[in-house]
Formats: sequence, structure tokens, C-alpha cells
Amino acid sequence: MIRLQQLSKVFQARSDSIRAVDNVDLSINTGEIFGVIGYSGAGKSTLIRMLNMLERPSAGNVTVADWNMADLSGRRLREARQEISMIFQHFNLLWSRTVKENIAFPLEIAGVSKQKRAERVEELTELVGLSGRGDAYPSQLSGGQKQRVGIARALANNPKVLLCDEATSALDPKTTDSILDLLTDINKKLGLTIVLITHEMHVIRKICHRVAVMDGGKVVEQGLVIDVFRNPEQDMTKEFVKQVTEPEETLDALKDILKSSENGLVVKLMFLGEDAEQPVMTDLIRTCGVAVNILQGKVSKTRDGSYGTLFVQLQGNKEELDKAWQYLQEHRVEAEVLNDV
Ligand SMILES: Nc1ncnc2c1ncn2[C@@H]1O[C@H](COP(=O)(O)OP(=O)(O)OP(=O)(O)O)[C@@H](O)[C@H]1O
Repeated sequence: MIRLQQLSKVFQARSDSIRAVDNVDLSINTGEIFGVIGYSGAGKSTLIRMLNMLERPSAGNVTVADWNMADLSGRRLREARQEISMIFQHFNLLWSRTVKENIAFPLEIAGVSKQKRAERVEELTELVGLSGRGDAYPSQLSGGQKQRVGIARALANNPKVLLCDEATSALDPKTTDSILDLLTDINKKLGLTIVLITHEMHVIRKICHRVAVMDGGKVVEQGLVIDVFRNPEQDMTKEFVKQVTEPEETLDALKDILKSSENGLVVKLMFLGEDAEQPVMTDLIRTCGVAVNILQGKVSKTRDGSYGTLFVQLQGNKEELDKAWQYLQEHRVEAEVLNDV
């Protein structure tokens, strides 16, 4: 559905030039939810804005839904943009128009008749869960409801692709989750291809099929979300994965335990998919005779399976600890010892 080839964008500042996007190659499949993650300044916004030519590339090709985007202008670019909608962090609603009028706006521009507009607005209001709020003004809505209007408006002309520019960054965690659920629902119901940019790994974990990590304008890593969680290669990717799997307080708590753990191993265990649901710990205690002190654990769900991290302290004599270590190796549990004994 989307193909980026050697895509670059250079901004000319007064004294020097900034390479915001640097030679990016990406392919995004039809019906996929594809996430791009990176810290501020990585080039995410510039990249996503080149998908609908809000930003023109300095070099390279952008193909979206068979449109060769960089070749388009005027009427043909407007036509292509009907197939490539966008939602924004700050919603970009028309404040003097009601919910219904905001949603109807792209239909008016597309020349849809009044009767058809009214029907479509009704359909969309229901789809995004805003039935009964059609006559409210944006200022009367919560952040989540405003983004629902943004989504309904973006879907008005039946686009093939939805671009989400930090669409949940201005929302609280609970509202973020409800908007992510809505995007997942729309993706399933309509088969819509969704591209989103974010700095939150939670967003990637919850709804994306695949992810690309950006740093300094380049894509430094990409893959299936579950694989990236399981085997992050770049240090930056590891940091993003830790946002979800290891909250900061874990490290603080572990520091104290590591200081005082003289007779045992402090181990970080990583489980994947079905392994995350096996009774590995019970078997470990039974077969190896070690005592297990659970320090912290978390199972995160991605679209393609569960991923678990568990911090434990194993206590026993040298022979028992060796046996336990052997057991973990044999049971496809990835383990890392955090202290030396
Ligand atoms: N119009 C512009 N003129 C000059 N420099 C720009 C322009 N737009 C972006 N940049 C620069 O390009 C780089 C990438 O910016 P971009 O906004 O794409 O990153 P980002 O990952 O989306 O970060 P953020 O989340 O903070 O927006 C930054 O160094 C930024 O300052």
C-alpha cells in the first residue's frame, strides 16, 4: 500500500542544513497498522507529512495507494489526499462548527449532496461512539471526544490510509487506550491501513503489527512488534521496550536487592508467547530445590502474543543454583543474571 524509497528531506536553516529524514526505505502492507517510534527530533513528523505531501521530499519516492505522490499537484493531489486522511495531536477541528458540521466538512468539499452528507455523518457519528453529541461544539467535548470527531472527519470520504500524527499524545492514559481501541476496531472493520507516529512504546505494543524505530532521520530498526520486544537490537530500541516492560521503579528496587543478595542469583527472565503462560517457576522449584523470591513481574500483550519479564532471586547452594540455571536454558526461557555470586 505504501512504499518509501531512499526518501530524504533536508531543511535549509540560515547557517546550515538539517537532514530531518535521511535515506529511508519502508514498505507498509494493505490493512496493516504500522508504527514509527522515536524521540523528539528523530524526523517522525517530517516522515509522515511526506506521505501526503504536506512536506515535499528533497529526494526519493513516495508511493501511496498507487499514487506517485511527489508527481502530484493541484486537483490530482487533492484526489489522492481523499484516499490518505490524517488525524493530529491537537485535533485541528473547526471550533465554530458543531460535531456534525466538522464531520460533514470534507464531504462538502468533495461535493457530496446534502442528503447523502447527512446520512454519512450519522453513520460516522455512530461508528466513533459519538451518537447524541452531534450538535455539540468542540469546546464542549473532552479530549477523547474531540479526537473521535477528528477520526470521523478523517474517515468521511472512505480513505484507504489513515495517518496518525501523535494522535494520543495529548490524552490521558485511559482515554489513550479508548482511542487506540477505536483505531483497532476501524482497522478491522474497514480494512484500513494505518500509519502512526509516537514516542510511546505503549501505543506500539497495543495496536501495531510492525514498527520502525527512527533516530537522526534514519530508520535504525524495524520488524514485527513481538520480535522487536523479544530481541531489540539497537540500544535505543531497548530503551523503548523498557518503557513497557520495566518501569523505572523496578531498577530502583533492584539496586537495593542486588546490594544485599549475597547468597543467590538475581535473574531477569523473559518469556514469549505460550512460554509466558507455562508454570516454569513451579517446575523450577520442584526439580531444582531452589527457593524463588519473586521481585517483580509483568506480562505485556502485543497483537501477536504475550511477552513477559520476571525478576527473581534464586536461593540455594551452588549445585542447586547450577541446576536451576541449566533448567532455564533447557526450557527456552531467556535469562540474564544481574549479580555475580
Ligand atoms: N520546517 C522546518 N524547518 C527547519 N527544520 C525543521 C523543520 N521541520 C522540522 N525540522 C527539523 O527536522 C528535525 C526533525 O523534526 P521532526 O519534527 O520531523 O521530528 P519528530 O521526530 O517528529 O520530533 P517531534 O516529536 O518533536 O516533532 C528536527 O531537527 C527539526 O528541528
